Amino acid sequence: MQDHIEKIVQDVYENGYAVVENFISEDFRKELLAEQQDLLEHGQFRHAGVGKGDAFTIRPEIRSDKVLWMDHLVLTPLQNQYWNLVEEIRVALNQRCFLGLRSFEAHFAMYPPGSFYLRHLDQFQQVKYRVVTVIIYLNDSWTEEDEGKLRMYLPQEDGEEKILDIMPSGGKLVVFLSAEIPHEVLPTNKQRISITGWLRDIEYS
Ligand SMILES: O=C(O)CCC(=O)C(=O)O
Ligand SMILES: [Fe+2]
Repeated sequence: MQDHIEKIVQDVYENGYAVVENFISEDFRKELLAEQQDLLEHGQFRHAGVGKGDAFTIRPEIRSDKVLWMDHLVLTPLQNQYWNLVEEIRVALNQRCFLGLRSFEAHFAMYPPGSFYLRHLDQFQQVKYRVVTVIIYLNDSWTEEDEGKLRMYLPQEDGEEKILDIMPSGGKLVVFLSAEIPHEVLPTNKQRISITGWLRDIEYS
């Protein structure tokens, strides 16, 4: 794990993002997936929206995933185990990159077949406190035909953008600067499952 954390902070420091295959063990991934599927079957998921507070709206033309927010005060043992891993990333990023990260928020996400999330930034007017995006994919298997890639638009020094497409393969962790890397979820052909979270520069309220 220490090697993974070291690579993440190094890559975020140098490039603004990091991708780590097999960040979690297969056993742990399967347990997290089973827990999420159980919550899904019990109708706990809601259509995701855009905007915060009064500006919150459900906009299926922009994003069509379903989400279930986790409550940091009542995490299940498995969720807690994942948060502890993210805590290691938070501490290391603060030491190395001085990002002043103070808390974490996260939701399970499920993209049904045909769903997507158009290009956006995770930090915007209402959520300036989101500094680093942390995503873990929980899918059992993923192939090119399943589509549903995460497309990142990496800003280049010459003002151009470089496109980087990432398959949401199970166990893979993606970390990036929320205010700097526009990204989208391309339409998926298969149910696509993940935990998406944000390290924030505010305390829990
Ligand atoms: O699941 C992904 O690959 C990205 C999700 C995303 O961009 C978001 O929830 O803000
Ligand atoms: Fe996003």
